[in-house]
Amino acid sequence: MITQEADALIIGFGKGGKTLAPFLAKQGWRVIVVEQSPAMYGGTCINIGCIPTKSLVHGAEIAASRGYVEFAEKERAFEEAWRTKEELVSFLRGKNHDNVAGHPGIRLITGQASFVSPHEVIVTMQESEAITIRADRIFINTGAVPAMPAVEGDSRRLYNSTTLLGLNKLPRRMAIIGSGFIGLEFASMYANFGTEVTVIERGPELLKREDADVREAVRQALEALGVRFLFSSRVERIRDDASAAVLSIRDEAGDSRSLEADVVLFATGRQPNTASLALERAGVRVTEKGFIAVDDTLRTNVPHIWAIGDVNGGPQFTYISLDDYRIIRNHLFGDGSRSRQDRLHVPTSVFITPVFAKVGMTEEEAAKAGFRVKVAKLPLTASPRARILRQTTGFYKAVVDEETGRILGAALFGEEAGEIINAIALAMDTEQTHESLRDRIYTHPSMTETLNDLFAQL
Ligand SMILES: Cc1cc2nc3c(=O)[nH]c(=O)nc-3n(C[C@H](O)[C@H](O)[C@H](O)COP(=O)(O)OP(=O)(O)OC[C@H]3O[C@@H](n4cnc5c(N)ncnc54)[C@H](O)[C@@H]3O)c2cc1C
Ligand SMILES: NC(=O)c1ccc[n+]([C@@H]2O[C@H](COP(=O)([O-])OP(=O)(O)OC[C@H]3O[C@@H](n4cnc5c(N)ncnc54)[C@H](O)[C@@H]3O)[C@@H](O)[C@H]2O)c1
Repeated sequence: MITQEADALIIGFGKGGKTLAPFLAKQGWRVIVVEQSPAMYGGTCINIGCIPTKSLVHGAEIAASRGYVEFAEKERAFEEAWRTKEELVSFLRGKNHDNVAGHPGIRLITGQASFVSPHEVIVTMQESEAITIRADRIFINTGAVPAMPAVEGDSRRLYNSTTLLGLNKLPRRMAIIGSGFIGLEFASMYANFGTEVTVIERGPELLKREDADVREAVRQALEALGVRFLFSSRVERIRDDASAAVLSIRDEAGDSRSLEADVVLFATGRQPNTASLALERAGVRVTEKGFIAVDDTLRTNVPHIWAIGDVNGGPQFTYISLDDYRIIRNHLFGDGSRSRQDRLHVPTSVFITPVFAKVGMTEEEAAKAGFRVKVAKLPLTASPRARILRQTTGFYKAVVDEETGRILGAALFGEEAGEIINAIALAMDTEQTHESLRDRIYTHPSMTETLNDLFAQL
């Protein structure tokens, strides 16, 4: 068997790993990256995550704006958006491949890696003999995969986010199990394309960590798109009849109902992708939920092995995997000061129509934490930019500490929320007061200038 030697082995072509590889190569290290599938060069985000979904979300908003009536027209619009998504993904996958494979200091190997010992990994490949890699340092960046709860029955209409992205026909009826990030984004997107969407959530409401006014506004906006929600409900059985999947659903009160769908999407969370790694042969410990256990500098219990991205328990976002890279870089070549604990205010965005983005504490959380809270909330009907764009649904809301004037959190629901939230997170990280955002000069007409009026309310 062939044996390769490396200073650094990166298992998985994820965001953190693909950024770490050229950095280490530039330091003169011999770097090997192993990716199990040629369809995954660039990792989840590029191929089956952020990029294809947001491309379709955009395509769906264009389709909705055209006001199609006939289902055949909606189907054509979906197929056009689907092709555009495929082209974008294939372009980015190629670019990602070339950035790594074309780098003189990196060797990209396509095959599945499993540990043989703490310093050794075997890579099995489809068309050639397996190889062994011996590496001084190993970085595990294998991501996460959809978690599918066991549901009784047998249906050929079950999908997860990955398999659904491969379906190029618009379903008339879709059932989505789970109302987290993936459930809500797919619900909004397919409703915009013209699919009848029903979301079944075991919890009593969506976005359960948000304030009641925020939850209510998001639910209402999605319902206005045509999404139906069944909360406190569980799918007990799914079977196929001649033309549809039939879901048997039971709610908390014990009432049952049945629902027909052409497609059933499981959006019930993602679990660590470690099944093929044989971690026990390297002595790497995992948490109760199966994520690779790391300290705040992302080192596992085996000192020369690190874990980056979703596989270390997250949070599961591309920008967190990228920040994991920064922490590792800082410990290998910097002053060793970085840690997961120093991430101050991490913003998130759910790409529904319109976008919901948040950072920091909710009003309720801030009050519970003992702050004297002031709340600013501005409907987007007050924004000239939103009026120009004819996108006045939603509001910007911010929670401020009365004593210091510092911003404790924000929930932005509406046009450009996913952009403006980054400005608020920056203001929070740099400990600016709400007055400083209120009195800043912003371009006009822009959504950012909404912050002048939002904070003027206080
Ligand atoms: C539908 C969807 C939409 C999303 N949208 C967003 C979004 O809008 N914004 C956002 O920030 N995040 C989003 N996410 C989350 C984001 O995609 C992930 O957090 C991020 O991609 C995780 O990257 P990673 O670095 O952990 O590794 P990944 O990108 O998951 O890469 C892991 C790689 O390892 C490979 N691999 C696994 N096991 C082995 C092995 N044994 N040997 C070799 N290779 C292996 C896999 O094939 C894969 O390519 C979304 C996720 C999904 C599923
Ligand atoms: N825009 C973004 O940044 C973005 C987009 C998509 C995904 N992601 C990342 O991917 C992760 C995974 O997304 P996700 O939506 O799969 O997970 P999630 O954890 O966000 O949501 C899962 C939802 O499914 C519900 N659920 C679980 N089991 C159920 C069952 N049996 N019946 C009914 N409901 C059930 C849960 O109560 C929860 O509401 C996210 O947490 C996020 O980190 C991010």
